[in-house]
Amino acid sequence: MFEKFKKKLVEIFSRKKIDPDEAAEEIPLKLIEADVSVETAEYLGNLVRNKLKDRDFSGELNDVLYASIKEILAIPKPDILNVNKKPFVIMFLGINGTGKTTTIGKVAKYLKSKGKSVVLSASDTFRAGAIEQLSMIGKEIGVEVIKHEKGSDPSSVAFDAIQHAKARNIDYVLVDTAGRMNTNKNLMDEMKKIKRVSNPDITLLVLDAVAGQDSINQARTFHENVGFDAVIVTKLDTDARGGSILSIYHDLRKPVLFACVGQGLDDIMQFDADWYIEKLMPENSIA
Ligand SMILES: Nc1nc2c(ncn2[C@@H]2O[C@H](COP(=O)(O)OP(=O)(O)OP(=O)(O)O)[C@@H](O)[C@H]2O)c(=O)[nH]1
Repeated sequence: MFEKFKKKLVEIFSRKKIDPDEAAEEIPLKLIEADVSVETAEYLGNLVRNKLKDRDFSGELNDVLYASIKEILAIPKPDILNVNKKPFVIMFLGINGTGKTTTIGKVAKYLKSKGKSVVLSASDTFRAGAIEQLSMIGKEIGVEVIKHEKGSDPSSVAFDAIQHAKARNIDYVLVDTAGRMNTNKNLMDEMKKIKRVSNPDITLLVLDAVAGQDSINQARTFHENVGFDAVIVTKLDTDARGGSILSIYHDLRKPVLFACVGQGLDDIMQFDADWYIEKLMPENSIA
């Protein structure tokens, strides 16, 4: 995982001694090639420089880098399990192909495994295929899917799903939404309307780790137009460089709630900062 990122770090670690100012200059240059944004890479470079210069911090470069990345990842994650509202409504955002529909299935299965009841709202009414895909996932995990016809109002599907959950005392409503392009104004207006009608307790943005810097641009558009609380990063099992996760934390000030590591409905894990940093760092650099 994250081979390219690791390779970049090895290029720095292979040097016997590193001057703090050199590190501050070199680290950003390497990390930008591993999908970290310029802003985040420079910030990280400065954190490393300050720590290396700090007499009280007696670590090696790898300890300093570990601690600096950990500092960036220190934003608390929302807890979606211990909630005191019923139904708890989760709205999912993301452009086509990021893995949004599959991710909803994974989250639904995860919640079910914790003893929670779930209903899915097929509010991507733009594509008939999306309604079908969600219905198949619902069937596979034994969760009901509320759906209308293709082309119908996505907000009214969400409204019906919430009414359904209220009537049956269901714990969670997971609202799928359309993707298309994040630059599409109609899409953003549609998302705003679904948000207004369903009044979600939390809104999660699904980002594909392979998209790298582009995923940060997508996130900015969703942030400015619709707003979201946390991110789910998908496809970390592929050859994604992984650096965009740092930019999500630093540039957007949003936490990553889950990491998805495969196409199966069980391939989801709670995002853990230490797991991520250990995967990023070259093997022989971790004590
Ligand atoms: N390797 C890998 N593939 C994933 C992951 N998550 C989703 N996928 C795949 O990505 C593709 C797109 O996933 P969908 O769930 O259809 O994506 P979507 O964002 O809902 O896209 P639309 O249905 O086109 O709106 C599918 O082939 C999924 O199996 C993941 O974590 N790892």
